[in-house]
Amino acid sequence: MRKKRGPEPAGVSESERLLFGGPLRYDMGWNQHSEAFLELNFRSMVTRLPSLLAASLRLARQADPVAARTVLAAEAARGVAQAVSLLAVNDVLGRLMAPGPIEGRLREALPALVTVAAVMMVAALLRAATTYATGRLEPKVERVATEQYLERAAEVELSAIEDHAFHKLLDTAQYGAVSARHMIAYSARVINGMISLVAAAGVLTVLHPALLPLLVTMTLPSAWSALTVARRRYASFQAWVQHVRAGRLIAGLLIEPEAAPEIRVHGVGGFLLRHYRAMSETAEAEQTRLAALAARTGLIAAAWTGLATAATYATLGGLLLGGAMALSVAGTAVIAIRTGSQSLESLVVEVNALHEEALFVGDLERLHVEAAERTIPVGGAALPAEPREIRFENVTFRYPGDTARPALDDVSLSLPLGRIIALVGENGSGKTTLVKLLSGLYTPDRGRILWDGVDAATADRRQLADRIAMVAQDFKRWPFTARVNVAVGRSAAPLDDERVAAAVAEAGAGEVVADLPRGLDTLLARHFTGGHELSGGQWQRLGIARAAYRRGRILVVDEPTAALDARAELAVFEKIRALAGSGQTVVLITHRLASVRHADLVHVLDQGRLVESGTPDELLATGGVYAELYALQAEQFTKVPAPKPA
Ligand SMILES: Nc1ncnc2c1ncn2[C@@H]1O[C@H](COP(=O)(O)OP(=O)(O)OP(=O)(O)O)[C@@H](O)[C@H]1O
Repeated sequence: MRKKRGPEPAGVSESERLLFGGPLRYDMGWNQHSEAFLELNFRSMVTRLPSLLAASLRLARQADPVAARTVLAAEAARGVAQAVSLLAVNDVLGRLMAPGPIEGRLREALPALVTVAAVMMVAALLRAATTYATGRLEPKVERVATEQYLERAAEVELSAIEDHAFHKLLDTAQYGAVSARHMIAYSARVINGMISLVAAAGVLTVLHPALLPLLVTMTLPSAWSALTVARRRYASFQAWVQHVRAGRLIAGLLIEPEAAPEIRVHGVGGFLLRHYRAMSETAEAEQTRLAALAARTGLIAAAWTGLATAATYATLGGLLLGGAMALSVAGTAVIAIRTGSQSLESLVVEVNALHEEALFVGDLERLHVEAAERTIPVGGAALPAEPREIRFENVTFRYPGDTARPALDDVSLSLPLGRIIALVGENGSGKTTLVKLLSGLYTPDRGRILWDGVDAATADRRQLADRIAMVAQDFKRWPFTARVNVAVGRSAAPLDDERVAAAVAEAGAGEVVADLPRGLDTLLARHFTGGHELSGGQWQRLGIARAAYRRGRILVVDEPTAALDARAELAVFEKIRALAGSGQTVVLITHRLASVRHADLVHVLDQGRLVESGTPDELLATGGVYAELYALQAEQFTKVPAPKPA
């Protein structure tokens, strides 16, 4: 049965009503979140624990096998030492309480006393070994887990990164690495606790069989309480993770330099703060709910433990009174019960902590499984060395979760290599989507993309990406130096300064670099000391230089001149034409139709469909969409404004 949860994370909270006189007037669009991963119950916790424990041990072995073995061996030995020490104490008590003169009894007890002392020394040494090995292991485990997390994130398809469910998993799994680190110490203590508990339970069973169930009854309530609280905390975390992320995002917006001008001019600060407060208050309400539940659970558990403890000691008293147990045995039983219940209680606390951490490591494991299913495939058919044509055959593509029309609908077109091909169409007509499919970032839902005869869906994706150089509309402005911003175009190869200089010249970015305070070595991150910021147009030229540095066979440029002034725009198109002259294929997306004049072939898209194809002259002569858009733009320059009425 599903337990009732607290207030919905992004529902209308009391604070929202107070602050805004009703629900927040602006829906930020974060309210949707899928049902959390909640099949948690006591049984599933216990059954999942071994596999989660195994996962953490696997990580430990990968990180530092010697340290992992040391921790395991030392903790197991420490548990055995506790058992031996308990047996020795039993021996000491038995001998001390035996009849006879005290000197004789002390002498008799001496070997057992020496054993207790020796075992304590060994236990101290083992503890030191565990402390050292755990300390060595923990940071390595965290590093290995983080690396695996980042590797998985970098290897998945773009569609996975854009999928909100997968992103949520990325969000939660990021805590897995720190949890894996914590799990090492908890695992060590759990192993130790289990062995010492077995020792105490063994001794108790030997003393009297009735004592063992009593010990278990005494400790069960705290086990129940700890696990219940942990389960609630995790369930709440899962349901609230998106909310917390959104809160962090809002807080981040308030201090982000990019948002600063609008926050000040449009006065967005107060609006964001109100949202932040409303979100925080709903989150605080959830924390309060959890705290109240934890307090109630703790009280119930304490009452249950009290009753069980009273019953245990009453049984012990009964056994003594009835003559069923000797006083020395009862003494050992009290010690064994105390050690046993202490071990059991700390075991419960450690198992609980381990379980809580393991749940997060479980998210990391789940990420690994899901990422493996969504990883960019390795290998595949070889692409032709010198393809002549890339053909889209009846390609249909719809973005996941997008129920409206497909972004590309039954598109068939040809991209002859070594030419300039322009993609034209109104906003949202599917141009960017088409080049993303061309670059292998998405695969068609229907239809094929053929490189001569080879279907891109079966081709080696690394080879395909290798042939593409892209200046996307929103290309990344890396917070690195100008030199790295260019050379990152082919980061797998060692940085080549001559090639950087050539790329900068090719993209007409020489002036941009010359104006930088430290030339190519200028850090392009304003919010760092010594950092410098470029204008949109200057960035665009560096973006083109990056693509030139990459030297892919096909250069995809999406709106290359959107941020350029008229002179720079002309220069960039000159460069692009020159590139095409040297046999480079250019796929150009632009709304500046005057610049398309020099294209060899123009494809016109409208609402995801291909509506026209031909040379610019052919399209102008046909009088279709292209001619209409062209005329509209030309009119802006040629139309003489009508005189204003007097
Ligand atoms: N990542 C995405 N997820 C969901 N839908 C998307 C995504 N990217 C684009 N779309 C949708 O796909 C359609 C085509 O978008 P696309 O970016 O390909 O158009 P475009 O022709 O390049 O537009 P523009 O000229 O404005 O750049 C649009 O309706 C858009 O909303």
